Amino acid sequence: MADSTPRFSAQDVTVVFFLGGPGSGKGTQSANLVKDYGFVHLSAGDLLRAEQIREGSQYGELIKTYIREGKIVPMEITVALLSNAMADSLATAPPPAGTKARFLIDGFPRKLDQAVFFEKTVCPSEVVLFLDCPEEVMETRLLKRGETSGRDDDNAESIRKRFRTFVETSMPVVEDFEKKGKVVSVKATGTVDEVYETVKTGIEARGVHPR
Ligand SMILES: Nc1ncnc2c1ncn2[C@@H]1O[C@H](COP(=O)(O)OP(=O)(O)O)[C@@H](O)[C@H]1O
Ligand SMILES: O=c1ccn([C@@H]2O[C@H](COP(=O)(O)OP(=O)(O)O)[C@@H](O)[C@H]2O)c(=O)[nH]1
Repeated sequence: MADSTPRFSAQDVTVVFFLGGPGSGKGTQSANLVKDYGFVHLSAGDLLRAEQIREGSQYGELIKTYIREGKIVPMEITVALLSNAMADSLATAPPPAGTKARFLIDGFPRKLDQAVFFEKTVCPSEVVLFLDCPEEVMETRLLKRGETSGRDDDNAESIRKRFRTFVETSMPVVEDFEKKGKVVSVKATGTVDEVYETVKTGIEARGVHPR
């Protein structure tokens, strides 16, 4: 199985998890956060899609099937991809002297065991940003995105399965972090700019300021 042992110290990084249903706007808002707050954006889904098509990957077929079915890929694979991407970023683009690298981990953790495993073996999260969005809105956005995204899972059937996984498996992660007082919850139905204003207010209240 993939090796997820980190090649860096948890002391050198700040991790913000970015959660929300499929199509809630995580990728869109991440671009803003990178620009203003100096985050390195790591999308678990993007890393899995890149691994799926990487020549020589032993996980290509497995990842393809899991993503199309809206299921959660076994966590060892995803955590190894994230941990390696963090180490690569620290090696190639270290943060300014005297500051910690900031990682915005988008679309992860989606299952309780992933959250526990990542926080134990890689690094605890500082804040959990959650985009709260009704299914009807997410569905409309995803079907529109599907016209151009080329993604295997932006079709009505996969979307239905992803919603189910989100409600049954991923919402319990958000609820668990909520009990720990870590969640900044943002209503995601406004315009991109309106949502971003609320995101900024929320994370700045948790001590994350522009960089
Ligand atoms: N606030 C918004 N209002 C309208 N459309 C949005 C908004 N935020 C994102 N979108 C669009 O909805 C789709 C899904 O957004 P995306 O950021 O890819 O979501 P996620 O990363 O959570 O799956 C994209 O096509 C994006 O352009
Ligand atoms: O930690 C993760 C993140 C994503 N995925 C898979 O990747 C898909 C797409 O996730 P992504 O975050 O790219 O898109 P979203 O569903 O949020 O639009 C999910 O449905 C899962 O099948 C996964 O297995 N583990």
